[in-house]
This record gives sequence, C-alpha cells and structure tokens, in this order.
Amino acid sequence: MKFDKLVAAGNDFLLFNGIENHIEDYSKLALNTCNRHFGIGADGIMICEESSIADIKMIYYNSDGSQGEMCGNGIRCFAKYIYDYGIVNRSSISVETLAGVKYVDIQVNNFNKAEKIKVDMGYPIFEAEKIPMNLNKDRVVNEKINIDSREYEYSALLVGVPHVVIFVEDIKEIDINYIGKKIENHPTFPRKTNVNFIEINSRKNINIYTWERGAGRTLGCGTGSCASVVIGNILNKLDNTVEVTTEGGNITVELDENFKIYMLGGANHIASGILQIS
Ligand SMILES: N[C@@H](CCC[C@H](N)C(=O)O)C(=O)O
Repeated sequence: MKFDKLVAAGNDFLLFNGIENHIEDYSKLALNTCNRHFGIGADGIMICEESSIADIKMIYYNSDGSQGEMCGNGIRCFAKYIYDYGIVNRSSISVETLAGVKYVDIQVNNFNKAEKIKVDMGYPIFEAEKIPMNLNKDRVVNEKINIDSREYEYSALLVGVPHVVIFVEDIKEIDINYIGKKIENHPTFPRKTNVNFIEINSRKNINIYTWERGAGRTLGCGTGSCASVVIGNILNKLDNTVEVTTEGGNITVELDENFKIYMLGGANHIASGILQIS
C-alpha cells in the first residue's frame, strides 16, 4: 500500500488513502508503521475517507495505536496531502474529524502545491466534565496538581483533544518525559491528556514543549499551541495573536473576541513509498 510522510512543526505523520485502499485495522497500522525501529517512524497516522457531511474525512491514530479526535499539525499535513494529490480540488476544504467539521484555507505556491494552511479550529471547551476530567468546574484555570512531592499550577481545556497547560520560568529545567507521562495518566483525566509546558518570551511569542497523549514527547503540537494561547490570553499574559515557537517550527495562533481559534502554519511533504504488508 502506498504511504506518504509529511511533517508540520516537527510533528511527523504517515498518510494513507482509505478511499482507494481497504484498511482492516487502523490501530494496528499505526502501531506497526509509526515504530521508529521496525516501521517507518512517525508520531501518528492519518487516513482519508469519503465524508457525507464535509469534503473529506480525516481519521487520526497516535503512534501507540490509540485514536485521537483531532490533530492540529496533522490537519495541515492532511490538507496538503488532499490538495497536492487533487483528492479535493479546492483550496478551501471542509474536513470531518471526530471533533467536528474543521474549515481549512490553503495558500498555494507557484507550483500549485499547498504551502501555508489556515485552519478554523472552532471554539475551545472549558467545562471540566467535557474535557473530560474528574472535577466539577466550569473552567479549569490555575488549579493545582501534585506530581511526586511537587505542586504544579495548571489549566485544562479541550481543543479537539484534552490539554493541560503549565506556565514555567524555564522549560529546559522541566523533565517533561517524566512529568508529562505522569500527568497524561493522572486519575483526574479519565481519557488521559496532552501536556504543554510554556515559557513566555513576550505577549506575542511563547516557547512550548509538549508531551502528547498516545505519542509521548513530540517536537510540536498544533492543538497544544492553540490551547496554550487560549489560556495565556485568559490569564492576560498573551495577546490575541501569538507566534508559538515549538521545537520543530513556528505556528501562528489567532483568537477572536469569543475565543474562536485560527491556526496558521506550514506543512512539508517528506517522502512517498510502498508499505510491505505481511
Ligand atoms: N499532534 C497533535 C495532537 C494529536 C492527538 C493527540 N496526541 C491526542 O490523541 O490527544 C496536534 O498537533 O494537535
């Protein structure tokens, strides 16, 4: 079966055409192909399928074989894949995801290939119950969580997938592999969570380190970048338009006055190949 590898902000993905191929088990496909030693290597996979409510359906699985409702860097790669291969022949595309229909605008280069992609990410969800969390609160802002003997001040919200946002003075001092995994699996989050550590450079620029639910440490996270800007804005630490510096590249996040989120960034095609199915 043909695969393509794309990357956005250092978050790498394998894309498969589910319209042309019958794929038996997406979870197994993700586990096998994302493995960086025995597979191709990626943070997750996406499959395109026909949609009855949008131009196209995006199915997302993390590298551990779990399904994700949405992926911010992923949807930019997905849009590039769909546009560049002419699967949908328009530069404004609606994409069905498990987190609702997302609207994507593609800016093309001189070779008629997708270069910059703007995604209307919709509205964040703040109610603890819907994130979901074992808490009864309308907003989870500046709550406390204990990991081993240390207390962290965190905020949580749903931007398609659950996110925890923690502001720190120096992100390099955080043992994200250890703390990220602990918070991901903390009993407060019955469906686990993504975890973002943020260092503020100015009201318009932050650095972010992310630990992803289902994928572990990644170089960037689109939904995590959006979640972090929303919380930073609520706490009056950040403006409405923020450049998010991930370890794999920059993403611009814009909020309107009602917290509707727009995410803008690039996506690159790395390779195409044939997967041997045994
Ligand atoms: N890489 C992501 C998020 C992918 C989904 C996530 N790990 C989950 O299942 O919660 C992004 O760029 O948003």
